[in-house]
Formats: sequence, C-alpha cells, structure tokens
Amino acid sequence: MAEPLGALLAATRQAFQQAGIAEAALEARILVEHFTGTERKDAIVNPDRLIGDAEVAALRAAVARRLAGEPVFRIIGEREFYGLRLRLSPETLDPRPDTETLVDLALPHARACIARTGSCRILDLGTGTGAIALALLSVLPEATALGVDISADALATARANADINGCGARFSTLQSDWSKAVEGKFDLLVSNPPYIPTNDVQSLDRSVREFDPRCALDGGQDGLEFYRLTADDGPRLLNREGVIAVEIGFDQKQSVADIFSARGFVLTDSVRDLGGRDRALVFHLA
Ligand SMILES: C[S@@+](CC[C@H](N)C(=O)[O-])C[C@H]1O[C@@H](n2cnc3c(N)ncnc32)[C@H](O)[C@@H]1O
Repeated sequence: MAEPLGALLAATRQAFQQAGIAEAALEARILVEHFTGTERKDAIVNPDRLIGDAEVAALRAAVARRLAGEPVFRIIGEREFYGLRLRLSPETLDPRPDTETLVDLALPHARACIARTGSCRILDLGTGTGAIALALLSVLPEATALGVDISADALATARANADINGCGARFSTLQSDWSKAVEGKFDLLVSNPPYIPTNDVQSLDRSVREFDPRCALDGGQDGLEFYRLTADDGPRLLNREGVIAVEIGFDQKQSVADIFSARGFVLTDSVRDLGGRDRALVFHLA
C-alpha cells in the first residue's frame, strides 16, 4: 500500500533509534531518500507525498538489512568520498571519511610536482573503489593515475567510478599482486593498504568484519606486510623527486616510519585524522 514519505521517514528513524543505531536520523534519511528516489527537501516540503508499493517494499527490505547489522552504504551500494559518488561492490572496501585525510596530505605534494613539471603521475596501490586516486584526479586536471588491485571486481568498480565521475580518460587500472606487475615511474605513490594484523581481523566490529572484504583488511601477521612491500619497491617506482603517501593504523606511525627509513626514505610530513589519531605519513627518498 502506498504510504506518505514523512511517515516512512519517521518510522524508519524510530526503528533505528530503538535498535540503538548511533546515527539513526542520518541513516534513516539516507535509506529513505535512496529507496524512494526523493531528496532531503521533499520530506520537509511535502511529507504527504505518497510513495508507491514497490518503493515501500524495497525500503522495508533495506531497513531489515540495516537492523540485521549491514552498514547503510553497503545497502545502498554507494558512498560519497571527497565530493565524489563512488559505487561499492562485494570486493571493495567501503571508503572511510578518515581516508580523505590522506588525500589532503598528498595534495600539496602533487600540486608542487605539477608546478615543477606540468603534470603528476600517480600510482594508487590497493585502489579498491579508486577512492584516493579519483579524489586526487578530481581536483588535479593535469594529473593521471594508475589504480592497482589484486581484485578484478574492485578494478571494474574503480573503472566505473572513474567514468561516472568524469576522470575516465586520465585513469587506468592494472591487476597485480601489489606492485609486482607495475612498470614505469611515478611522481606520487599513494596507498591505503590492508593494515590489520591477521589475528585482529576476527575482533573487528561486526560491521567491518562481515561486510568489508578480508583481502582489504588483512595486513599479515603484524599488519605491516604491505608497507614493507611498498618501501622495498618504492625506489624502483618513483621519479627522482617522487613522494610516497600512506594511510596507517592509529598505532603504526613509528613502525611504518622505521620500515621506510631502513629503506632510505625520510618521513617529511604526517597528519592526524578527525578523531586525533595518527592517520597518514609522507616519505621522500633521502
Ligand atoms: C584498505 S583497502 C583500500 C581501498 C581504497 N584504496 C580505499 O582507501 O578505500 C586495501 C585494498 O588493497 C587490495 N589488496 C589487498 N591485497 C592486495 C595485493 N596483494 N595486491 C594488490 N592489491 C591488494 C584490496 O583488494 C583492497 O582494495
């Protein structure tokens, strides 16, 4: 039966509040707008607008999934990141707002390269949805990027995201076990690698453990495996004044800095995330 938009929104919000969902009002709005094809203003200006049976049924199914623990962005299959709309798929990480910190940290280095040379060649190792590379491309029209992942599903999603967001001509993809198959030199290497120690994956929050792909999380026994690989291969992949910018776990700054400095890199920049935790580091070759 058709139901009024305002009532659907109120009922969804109430169900989420009762279930103890922290951002009940926001998540209710995201689901209702997505499944009813409405915008924020519609529920305010026209709460009596009738929503048809099919949309109501789709919304009810989505609410049931959310109440069963599935994250809201997985349910709608997309997420906003750095002002871009990114599709998600089964083998992509749901990109987190904290990763925008890495984009902001890398940006001045890319701009400096463009000022120097007129362009910037970016390598994104473990690109997933393409979030980091595409965010950079969206604000750097002179830049190009190569997104690398081991997952063909993730690369297909990154490709679609590049096209949807108008960066398709400047973005290419490569399936590779980390940097093994990557050829050529880059001005900026960015990466948000899997960095959870293998034994800690089981104790992650259920919304992460069950809905983000394990391959995007598991960073090996001590969580640092992909930093070692990146630091080992960095000198081969970077132009002379090239820069590496990586996201890290909140307690990994010293360990990651040690790994890179043992391979001839110098830590030149770092930043904390919105919650005040160490989040991203920049390295230059000494
Ligand atoms: C933490 S996710 C980051 C995704 C995306 N860059 C972001 O920040 O939202 C790590 C990514 O590394 C990829 N990955 C894991 N192991 C890999 C490997 N051996 N070679 C290439 N990519 C790998 C995963 O598929 C996943 O997309």
